[in-house]
Amino acid sequence: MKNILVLHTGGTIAMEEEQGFVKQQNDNPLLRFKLPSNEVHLIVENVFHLPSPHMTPKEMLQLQQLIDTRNGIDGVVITHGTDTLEETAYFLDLTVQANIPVVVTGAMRSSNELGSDGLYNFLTAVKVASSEEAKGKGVLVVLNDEIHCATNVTKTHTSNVATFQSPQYGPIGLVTKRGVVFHQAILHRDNYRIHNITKQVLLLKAYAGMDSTMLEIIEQLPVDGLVIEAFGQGNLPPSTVPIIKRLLNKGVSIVLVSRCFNGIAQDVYSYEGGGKQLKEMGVIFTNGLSGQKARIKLLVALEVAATPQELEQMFQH
Ligand SMILES: NC(=O)C[C@H](N)C(=O)O
Repeated sequence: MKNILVLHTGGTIAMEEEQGFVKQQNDNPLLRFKLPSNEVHLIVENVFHLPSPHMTPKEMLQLQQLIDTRNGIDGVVITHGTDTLEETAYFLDLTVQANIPVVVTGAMRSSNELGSDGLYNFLTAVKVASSEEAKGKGVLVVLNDEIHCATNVTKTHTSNVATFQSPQYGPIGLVTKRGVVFHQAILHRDNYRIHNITKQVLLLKAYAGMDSTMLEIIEQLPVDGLVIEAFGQGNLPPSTVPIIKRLLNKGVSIVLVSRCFNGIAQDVYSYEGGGKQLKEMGVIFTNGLSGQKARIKLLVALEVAATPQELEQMFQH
């Protein structure tokens, strides 16, 4: 029999609708749920009772520590609000050391709504967490019968139950009536041992006509790292360049991703604010991560990297 640790953290999966509004409940409906089969033993803990916009890296670290200090478990299921689910999943993917399946799930419809997806998603998440094939694939996100890897998955729709997608690669597996099927290998995973989160990392998105206002404000703050979602292949407006230079000189680590969710950011353009200039100044280019995930990685990387070169290396795959 498999022992699956279930960590409930809150979110719509643990909420109810009342008079057109979705609200928190005192008792999580999933706590009353009994598995249809006795091949799996659930060890259930109500860790938090948070809507996921209230989730912070502090709670994410607490989840990592709960998983890594627990003995005798074969897999983990985390129930979570969907708004920031991808950030928690990616944080755990980067930091959990235990070599067991860790699956994050949630719901788009609350527990008393018609077509509620919570119980179903929970059940499929348990199936994946207890499957042998899920081992060694890092943290997985399971909703709507699809299995996604934490690095690529993102919430793409505000309310549709098929909201979780991996725009660059698609799902890596499916849950069917016959079982759990993986059809794609995981290409690469980063994993780091951390004990704390102590750094301040901000996220800024580029827009047409962006001037230096936001960067000037950031310059006044105690900031260790900044992720910028830049244009296209990795370009910014010229007005941002002098302050980016100053921030880099002050020792702020700046990571650039593209605000396009497909393709590669690189030093192609040589005009003022173009990728060539930014890269030469010391901005770290990275690929395959959204702004919010690059921010999670920079938070973790700043705890681990001993030198700026090491930090840059950590973003090179
Ligand atoms: N579907 C959901 O879970 C959304 C909710 N606002 C949350 O993230 O907690």
